[in-house]
Amino acid sequence: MKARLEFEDVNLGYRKKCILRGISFSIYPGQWVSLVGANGAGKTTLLMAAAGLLEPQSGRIRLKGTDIKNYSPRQRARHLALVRQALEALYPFSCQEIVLFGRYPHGRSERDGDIVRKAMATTDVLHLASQPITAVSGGERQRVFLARALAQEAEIILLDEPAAHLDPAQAQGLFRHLKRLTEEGRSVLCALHDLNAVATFSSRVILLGEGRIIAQGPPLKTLTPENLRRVFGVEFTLYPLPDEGRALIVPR
Ligand SMILES: Nc1ncnc2c1ncn2[C@@H]1O[C@H](COP(=O)(O)OP(=O)(O)OP(=O)(O)O)[C@@H](O)[C@H]1O
Repeated sequence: MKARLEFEDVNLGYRKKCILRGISFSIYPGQWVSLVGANGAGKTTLLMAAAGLLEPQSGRIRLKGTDIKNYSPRQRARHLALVRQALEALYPFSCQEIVLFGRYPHGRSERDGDIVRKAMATTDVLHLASQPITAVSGGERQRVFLARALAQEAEIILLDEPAAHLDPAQAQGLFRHLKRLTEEGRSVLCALHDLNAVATFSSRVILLGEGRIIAQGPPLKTLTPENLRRVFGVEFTLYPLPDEGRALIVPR
């Protein structure tokens, strides 16, 4: 199977400052890859590079086998959808208009109305359709931007702390939906602080620390107490949940 997104020995940073060194990993169809690391570890920086919005200082990033810098923004947006962390809403577009913007990379189509409604139903914001985005709660706004990413129908969905403003039920609903999308063949790259969600939903985990990838692999092999201590500087206890094939991860 061919990788959808590949980082090959990539250095990332801002001006001359290097934030992440020697980053190499691949994402395949159907995979959910979680980015885990302390505040400031470089998760957002890596996501911005994966979205083609931050050029690497060195190394190569390939989207479906082609260097990502060879794609126009519109071409990129047909393959990649990005849900950013700080979702300021400056202009009072209606929530439905915001979601419709997700269709822009594809040009206009008769299917747009249906796709937008389905995406809004999925993230439970249909009732906000005509509400200005500037007049909804933080969690509702996050769900509108998630619906926009779903309406984009990209094969790769990049998310930066997508559940940060969501209540536990909404967060669980979102994770389950993303998991279903990966089961249908899409790929997810997601920065996530909720280690239990990481252990439950990811196929692979990339642990960032000390300006590089400290470990990567299946969740339970990667989220070890030793690795977590190295990344976060505190002790963690893992309580195995054998029936569910995962563990409860609790900082001491
Ligand atoms: N535009 C920028 N210019 C210069 N430095 C930046 C810029 N954006 C981020 N940084 C720096 O890069 C480092 C990594 O930031 P980044 O936002 O990628 O971390 P993060 O892992 O996403 O953190 P968090 O968990 O807090 O969201 C930080 O030290 C930050 O100060």
